Amino acid sequence: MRVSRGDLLSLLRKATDMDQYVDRVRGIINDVKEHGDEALLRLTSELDGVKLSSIELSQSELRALASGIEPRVREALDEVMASVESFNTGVKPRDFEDYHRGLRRGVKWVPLSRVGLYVPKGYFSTLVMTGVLAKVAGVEEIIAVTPPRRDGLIDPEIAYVALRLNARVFRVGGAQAVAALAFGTESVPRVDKIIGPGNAYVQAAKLLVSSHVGIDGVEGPTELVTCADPGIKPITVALDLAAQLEHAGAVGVVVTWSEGYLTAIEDELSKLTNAPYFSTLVNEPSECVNVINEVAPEHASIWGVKIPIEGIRNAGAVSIMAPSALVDYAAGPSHVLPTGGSARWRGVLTPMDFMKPIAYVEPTSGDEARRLGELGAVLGLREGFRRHSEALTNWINEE
Ligand SMILES: NC(=O)c1ccc[n+]([C@@H]2O[C@H](COP(=O)([O-])OP(=O)(O)OC[C@H]3O[C@@H](n4cnc5c(N)ncnc54)[C@H](O)[C@@H]3O)[C@@H](O)[C@H]2O)c1
Ligand SMILES: N[C@H](CO)Cc1c[nH]c[nH+]1
Ligand SMILES: [Zn+2]
Repeated sequence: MRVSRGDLLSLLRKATDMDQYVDRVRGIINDVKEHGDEALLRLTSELDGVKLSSIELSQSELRALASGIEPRVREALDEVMASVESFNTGVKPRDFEDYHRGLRRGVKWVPLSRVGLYVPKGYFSTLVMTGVLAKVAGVEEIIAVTPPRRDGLIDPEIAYVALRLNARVFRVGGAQAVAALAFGTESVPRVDKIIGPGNAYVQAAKLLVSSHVGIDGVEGPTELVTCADPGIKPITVALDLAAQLEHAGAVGVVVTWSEGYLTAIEDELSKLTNAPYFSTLVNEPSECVNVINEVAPEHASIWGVKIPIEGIRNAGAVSIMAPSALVDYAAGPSHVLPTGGSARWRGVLTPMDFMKPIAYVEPTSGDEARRLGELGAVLGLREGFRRHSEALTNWINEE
């Protein structure tokens, strides 16, 4: 749909609003909290049409499933896992320590103990884009949840990647899986943090349980804003957008500054997809960056050299002269990316999401450190915390 730049944002925010799912999801969460595995099995039957006798897949079941993976897919997964691992090892946060006025002080990055990974139905690549980061971070226990297929099983690729990551796999999805990870059931262990993309039910559930368990952020239905210079073949841009429009509930925007060129891209898109998307005209290349920063999309792709990409501040991942599908599968950065405008305050998933910084301080030179104690005592008194002040004053005066 051709829209003005002014109408674009309000139309997009309506498309990604999760409020309509909250009541339904709250009911599911309470059901799982109260009935545990029985609720998981009943909801999986109702919502996924699958009657399961058990929720967790054993190691031997995973090995049997993984044996069905196509060799060329296995080889592709091995290479992609190496690409994702090497990139995220570089991105992993480093400990910090310095000495300041008689104090040794630092931050130590500690991996979380047990993390729950939500792998959307049919997205085995998401287990790579979350599980490899958990491994890089040093997470001790990786728990993966994913909706079962109609036959009650899971894709061999999920089993293969899970075995490589030493992850446990539970055949449950949706808000019920999130509730199980947040509160634990007879089968599903409670985790410290839930990480992973999924549909609006999954993301609404993460938000609703986020006072009981850590969550990464909101990574809901896919979004792409693609900006193109009329010098790029229309089919190239159209395929980039059509790819992301394959995702359930995806939001797509194509932006350029030439009417004829935009029409040519729209013509190509009409042959590739029936999915709705927005197209909008700007006056000149730098305005493309303004549209991206206003929309704050999950994915942004830039086709051409006239668009000043250094100005992009709000986007999960930016693909430059490459389709956004390259990030989805193989480039190295995780494809778990912020949606619903949350790219204004959050970015691509990294090993930092699987770790936490613990600060520490230790006096090394009493005289110098005592001066910092004096400063604290003054401020504590002024703030009305007399014992804070006394604790510091006492420490200063100790021999
Ligand atoms: N932002 C990102 O980083 C990212 C990455 C990968 C995928 N995604 C998105 O993840 C989404 C995957 O969605 P999906 O639906 O295919 O799989 P999903 O696994 O997220 O959700 C499927 C589950 O939703 C539950 N469900 C379905 N209908 C329901 C209803 N009416 N009431 C309650 N629960 C219901 C079912 O339990 C089902 O198992 C896509 O929109 C895709 O774009 C986003
Ligand atoms: N584009 C999706 C993120 O929104 C990731 C993905 C997985 N498989 C294919 N694409
Ligand atoms: Zn994709």
